[in-house]
Amino acid sequence: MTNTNKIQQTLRDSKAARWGALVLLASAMFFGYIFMDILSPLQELLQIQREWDPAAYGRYAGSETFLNVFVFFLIFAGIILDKMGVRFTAILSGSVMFLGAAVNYYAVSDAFVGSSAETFMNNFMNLPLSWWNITPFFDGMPASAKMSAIGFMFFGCGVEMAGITVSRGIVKWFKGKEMALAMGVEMAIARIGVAVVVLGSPVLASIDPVSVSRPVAVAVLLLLIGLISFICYAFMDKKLEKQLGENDEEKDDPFKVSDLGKIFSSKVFWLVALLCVLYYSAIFPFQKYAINMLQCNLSFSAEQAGWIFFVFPLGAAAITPFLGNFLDKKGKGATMLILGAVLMIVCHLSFALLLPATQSVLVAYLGIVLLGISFSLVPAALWPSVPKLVDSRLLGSAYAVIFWIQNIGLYAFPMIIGSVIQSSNPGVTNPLEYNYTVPMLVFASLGVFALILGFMLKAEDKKKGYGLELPNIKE
Ligand SMILES: C[C@H](N)C(=O)N[C@@H](CCCCN)C(=O)O
Repeated sequence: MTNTNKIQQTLRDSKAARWGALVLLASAMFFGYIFMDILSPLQELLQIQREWDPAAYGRYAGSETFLNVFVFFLIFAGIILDKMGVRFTAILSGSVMFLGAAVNYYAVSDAFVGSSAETFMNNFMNLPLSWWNITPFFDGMPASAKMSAIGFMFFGCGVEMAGITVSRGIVKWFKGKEMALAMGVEMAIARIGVAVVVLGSPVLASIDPVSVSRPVAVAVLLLLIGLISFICYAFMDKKLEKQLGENDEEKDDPFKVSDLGKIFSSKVFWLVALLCVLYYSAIFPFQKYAINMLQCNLSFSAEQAGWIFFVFPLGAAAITPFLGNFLDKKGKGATMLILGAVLMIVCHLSFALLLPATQSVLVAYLGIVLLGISFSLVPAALWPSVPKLVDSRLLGSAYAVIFWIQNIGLYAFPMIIGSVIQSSNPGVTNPLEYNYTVPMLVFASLGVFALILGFMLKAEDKKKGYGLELPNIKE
């Protein structure tokens, strides 16, 4: 057998094997996305059963990115990924997700009420809410919210580490094949997780006796299944690596921490990272305010507004794999990023100016549909483009640095938008009477900056020939 034949006959050349690997990786991510939002629809119940006021809930939700952003955990995660490989990091991230989630469950369970842990947490980190406002704990925060925040912080490290590991794993199995399609399918499955949890979590909680901890318990069990999926993946990964053997270029030139300088000094890398933070800061933080924004403009109940918003993750889930497939076969990655930014600007401008003027449900649906298409175009093009820009030895770290920069935006923008809502609505105390024009213009302006970066990226690609506009699969 020639050397070339030997390379061709690895596990990744079997369609069933590589898609099997994807199912294992995507399942773990799916369960991670479910846990991420498991308490989002239960804020009222948390207030009734566990005395979490909106400030306590806000601190809990913000704790997810805390260690990643302020303790640079994501940067370490990238180094671990590049040094130790996909299977080690997958199992590590699955375990961290599971353990963090288990702590979170304990904190909201009945077992925590009256326990010595509750007494301890009551006296733990009673910090004043200082102006720089980054502390996940504050004086007077319920003990269960503090303990949940600790669990959620670790879960946040695990889920973001899993995110970069899964992307790295997909590149390992699909490079030169249906890579963008595989990433699109993985993200579509994750979006379905978000849709499932919005509807499923309140249903599980409302089974008699009503319990806020029941959905969390189910989500923790699902994370255990996710960890098992990662362990099964590790066996496949080990077999693939054995087959790749001495043909693996990365073995001859292993990752060194000093190589990180190559990432930080690359102009094209910064264009992608900044585009990512600007774009995602106008998506995930918008999600947190979208229901209230629709309620204020349409005088709808939260349920009615929720049904309009529901189209967004489901629409994105339906379209992303097709766009991934398009990218694999036809290319046009940079153009897709530009188009995605344009659609986002149109959507946010229509929510800023047209929706308050018309109060039309049709305008709301059209805006959400445009945003769903945008949220398919940009992720479908962005993540599969990174391997074209960065040396494969540094890919884990490159994804990690992009996630880290993105996490700074995801941490800051919910707070920035909260302040903008307050300052642009002086004297308004009823949360159903806010005018969202200025906050939506802020989101639209993020889209404008993302668009400028998209053009710069396309120009840089044309100049340096990174191949962003070329297909992934060579005929
Ligand atoms: C929030 C997270 N850091 C993120 O960026 N998620 C992306 C998917 C990244 C690819 C994961 N394998 C998203 O669009 O949800």
